[in-house]
Amino acid sequence: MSVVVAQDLTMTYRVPVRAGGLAAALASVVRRRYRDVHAVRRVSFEIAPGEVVGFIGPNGAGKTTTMKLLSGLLHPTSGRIDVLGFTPWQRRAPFLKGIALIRGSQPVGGSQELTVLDALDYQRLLYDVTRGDYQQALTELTDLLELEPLLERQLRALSLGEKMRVGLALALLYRPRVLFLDEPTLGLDVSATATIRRFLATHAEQTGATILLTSHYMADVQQLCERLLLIDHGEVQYDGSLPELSARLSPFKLIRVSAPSARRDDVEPAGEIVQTGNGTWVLRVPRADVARATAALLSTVDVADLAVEEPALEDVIDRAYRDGLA
Ligand SMILES: Nc1ncnc2c1ncn2[C@@H]1O[C@H](COP(=O)(O)OP(=O)(O)OP(=O)(O)O)[C@@H](O)[C@H]1O
Repeated sequence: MSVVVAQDLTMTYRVPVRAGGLAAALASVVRRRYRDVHAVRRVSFEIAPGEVVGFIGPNGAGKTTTMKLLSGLLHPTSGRIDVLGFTPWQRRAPFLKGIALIRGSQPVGGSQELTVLDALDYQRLLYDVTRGDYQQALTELTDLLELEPLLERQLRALSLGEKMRVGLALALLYRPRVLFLDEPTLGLDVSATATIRRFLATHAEQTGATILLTSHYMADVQQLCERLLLIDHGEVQYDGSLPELSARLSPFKLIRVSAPSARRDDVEPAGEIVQTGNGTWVLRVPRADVARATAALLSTVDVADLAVEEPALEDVIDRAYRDGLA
């Protein structure tokens, strides 16, 4: 039984077209012209309870639009959506209590004059959380998100990383079962990013929440998601695991060999040298050839260490965005 179902989901925005210049501006007042932007086209997928799915694609691919459709902020042009048994755009109370949309670009909405504690208390009232559940959730979230020093501070005075932590606490206070996370690490420094990733991994594991996550940082996806949905030009291009995508897009693996006494001529026959220095060599080898190349290296050079690696995910995804998956 899936908790999220999108079937032939389509969203077309109608945008006014205006030519430059005063005459054209005046003419457009009398006779408006429009054009269609096909943001999402016949997108279909299902997500099972407890799955953590990475939703990736280049700028303008349709990720945010899909997230807004799934969380009921937009009404689709056509197609069917079912989240926790509800039709999102109807925005029924039990649906709203079952999901959260968290956007890295806008982690905390509402009045920025409130203190963090006041905002959390206000959220308790909005979502009708009992005092007992509130106290328990607050204690857990304060601990996991290190909120203690922030509780008495005003929202407007928080840094971006602090806002994201508070945004997560506000969203999770009512314990939604489905999370739509749109760029949760956007603009954060290395340590804030690591905190958010750690928190999300722990949260998913402890609560079994279902998560759909967009990010332009492949490390987010790599560390958190077992399954990837790749969307481009509004259409799903790939739905599957990361290693499968890697294998499909990159027919090579990398062999990293540490052999301080070896010379270039000893190593070169095993594969194409793509990096060298400090007695370490990185060779690019066709996948089917890895066993042969490894055996050849071990028999011909004095190997101190050897590792077979997948190519960097960033490179694989960049290729998928540029050249497609055909
Ligand atoms: N309110 C809107 N009105 C008109 N067109 C829109 C609107 N919102 C998005 N679009 C267009 O729809 C397409 C998909 O945009 P969307 O924001 O869903 O992409 P995205 O994958 O989230 O991109 P990014 O990674 O840059 O955030 C783009 O061409 C965008 O310009």
